Order: sequence, then C-alpha cells, then structure tokens
Amino acid sequence: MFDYLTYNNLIALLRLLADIGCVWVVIYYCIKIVRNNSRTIQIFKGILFIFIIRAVASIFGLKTIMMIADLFVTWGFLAIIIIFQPEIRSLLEKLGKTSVFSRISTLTVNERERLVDELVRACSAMSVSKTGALISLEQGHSLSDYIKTGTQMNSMVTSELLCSIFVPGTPLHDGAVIIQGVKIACAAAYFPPTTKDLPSSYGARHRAAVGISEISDSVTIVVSEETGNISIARNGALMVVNEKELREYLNMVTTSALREVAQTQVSADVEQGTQNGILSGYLKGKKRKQKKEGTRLPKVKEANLDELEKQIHSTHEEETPEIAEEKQKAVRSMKMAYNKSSSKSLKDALDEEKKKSRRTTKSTAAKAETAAPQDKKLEPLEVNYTPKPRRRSTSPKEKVKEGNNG
Ligand SMILES: Nc1ncnc2c1ncn2[C@@H]1O[C@H](COP(=O)(O)OP(=O)(O)OP(=O)(O)O)[C@@H](O)[C@H]1O
Repeated sequence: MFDYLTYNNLIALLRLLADIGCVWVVIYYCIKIVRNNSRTIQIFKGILFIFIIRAVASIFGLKTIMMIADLFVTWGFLAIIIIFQPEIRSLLEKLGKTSVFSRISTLTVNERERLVDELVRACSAMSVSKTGALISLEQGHSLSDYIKTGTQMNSMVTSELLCSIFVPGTPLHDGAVIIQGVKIACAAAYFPPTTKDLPSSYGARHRAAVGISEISDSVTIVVSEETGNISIARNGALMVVNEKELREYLNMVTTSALREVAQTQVSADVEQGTQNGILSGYLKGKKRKQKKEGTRLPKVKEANLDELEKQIHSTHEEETPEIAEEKQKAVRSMKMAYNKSSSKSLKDALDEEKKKSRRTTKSTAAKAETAAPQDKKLEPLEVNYTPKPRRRSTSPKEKVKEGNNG
C-alpha cells in the first residue's frame, strides 16, 4: 500500500486537492453572489430552465428545440459576462483593494475610543437636528478612489467638524465624508449607488451607503435628513440603530479582536430587520447563512470570553490565594453560562454575555474584598456591624409605654 506513497504521487495528490479547493471557492462565491441578489436568482432560474429544456429535447429527439437551446448555451457564456458585469466588477474591485493592514487596525486603544466617541456624538447631534449625513469608515479595502472624487481634508475627526461639514448649504455638505484611521480624509465624496431594490423611503443617500458597502468592507453611517434615523450600512445590508447600538457597533468594528463578532452581528441585526421589511431578499439569505454558521458561535463567544476573563483578572492587583480562587470561580461560572446560551441567537448571547460580565466583575471584586482580611478598608465595616433591630410597634400607646420604661 505504501508503494503508492511516492514523492510524485504526493505532489499529484496535493495538486488535485488544491485544484478542487480553488474550484470549490469559485463555485461558493458564484452561489453567494447569486443568492444575495434577487435579480441574479431570476437569471439563474432562467439558465436552469434552458438546460432542462435542452435535456428534455434530447430525450424526445426534438432537434430544432435542441439546436435553439444549444445556441443559448453557446452564447450564454458571453451573455452571462454582460449580464453579471456589475457583480463581476465589484468582485474584482474587492479583490484588488484588499490590504492586509487596515489603517483602523493600527490605531491605539485611546485613538479608537476617541474616534468612536466623536462619531457617536456627531451622529447623535445630527440625528436630533435632522441633518443629513453620510460617513464612511475605511477598513481593509482602500477607499482612495472615492476620496479622489471629493475634497481632500486630512483633519482629525471631531464631532464639531463633522457636524459643520454637513450643515445644509455649506460647500462640503453634499456627498460623503470618508474617514481613514482617525483622520477625515475627504468630504463631499461620491459613492456608486446600489442597484438593489430598496424600500421607496430610502433615497439617494441610503442608496450610496449600501452601494459603497457592497463594493468594500467599509462601515458607513447614514443620518437621515427626513427622519433623523441613524443607519449603518455594511456588506450590502442596512440597519437602523440607536445611539447606544451605534457606539457598541463601532466599538466592535474598531476593536480588531471583536471584528468577527461585529460581522456576525450584522447577520443577527439584519435578521431582526426582516420583521421591519428592510432588504427582505438579502435578509432571508443572511438568516439561512446564520443558521448554517451556528458552529461559528462558540468561536465568536470565545473571543469575547477571553476579553472578559482578562477584565476579571485585572480587578485586583494584589492577589491573595482567596482572591485568585474567587476570580477562577467567576471565570468558570461565566464560561458555563455562555455554553448554556449557545443555543440562543448571537444577539441574545452577546447581551447576556455583557450583563454577566458586569455582574461577575462586580461580584468578584466584592467577594475578593471580603475575602481579604488584611485589607484595612474593610475593618471599620466589620467592627461597626450591629444586627438589624426588629421592627417595633409604632402605635402611640406603645410609644408612651416605651418612654416610661426608658
Ligand atoms: N451617490 C452619492 N454619493 C454621496 N452622496 C450622495 C450620493 N447620492 C446622494 N448623496 C447625498 O444625499 C443627499 C440626497 O439625499 P436624499 O434626500 O435623496 O436621500 P435619502 O436617502 O432620502 O436621505 P434622507 O433621509 O436624508 O432624505 C444629497 O444631497 C447628497 O448629499
């Protein structure tokens, strides 16, 4: 049997596997493109129909039908390239623009926090004043082509600057702001609008946001001039968020360790949006995908668990054996709780996770403090402790009696 395991055979086997892998990736992405776009689903059905007719005609020997079907199949390849031209273009653009180190991933924790804070403050203010805004955060894919379409700025992101850019009537308010790292790279940029069917309430600004999110991995925030709603566009999906959700989402996106959580959360949030009728075709696909990707949840949760575990371990610097034991207990119970929640939706799991982390961190700190006899701060509490007096009668008669006895 081992005679077959020659060097040449091994190389041939590896080549075969690489070949199969590449074909699998191509087919996977083709199916993904078809599934994510209602227009392509119709075209795909049409192609399938022609193949079925061709097969039926060949079974029954219908030569003319076969000839016509053959013509369709022969020229079909060219037709597919023409019909799918926007999808093919966006795929190639995505491939070409991917860079290994995005500017946002090189920011320090303070810079990220400041960036999120300024963005949230600006969006909330513009939401209240119903000032229309379109802000895109560059991630791995370069947005330099779109920066060229606007007015270049290279200024630090501040909420005041963002708010003043979008004041109606000012020269830069028309178009999009692009943020690279902590800098506003440009204002008044033009984004290619999506060709997707969006609800009629969404106009050009939202179309542009979805458009840029389809051809890049950027995170785009839209503030609606009409409703004051804040939405996030990512991976071709649009979701309405409130101030808190925006902050949480941006925190997740800008923290590289949690980036995967954020991406999966789009699916969870998008799934929620199904009920609101936003991009329903796309959402169905995402929902199915999320079900299939159930196996990814523990990985996502583990990413968060590590963070939370670190938080718990950092609550007390001077660590006695008792404190260490309490911390271990808290981490263990937190992990058990997460494992239990694996059957729930990701959004629920994340919510529960956050609540748990707050509780466990607090209780660890509290328990750790009581478990530390050498901690001088705790002494007065124990000395001054007196049992709670029993509830006394408050009737006037009794009070007089008590007064006489006293
Ligand atoms: N392709 C684009 N790229 C960048 N900005 C755009 C693009 N198209 C429109 N905009 C911006 O959107 C504004 C028009 O928004 P419009 O009212 O049509 O959109 P909307 O989605 O209904 O948003 P709103 O809810 O704020 O009214 C334009 O003045 C311009 O600033």
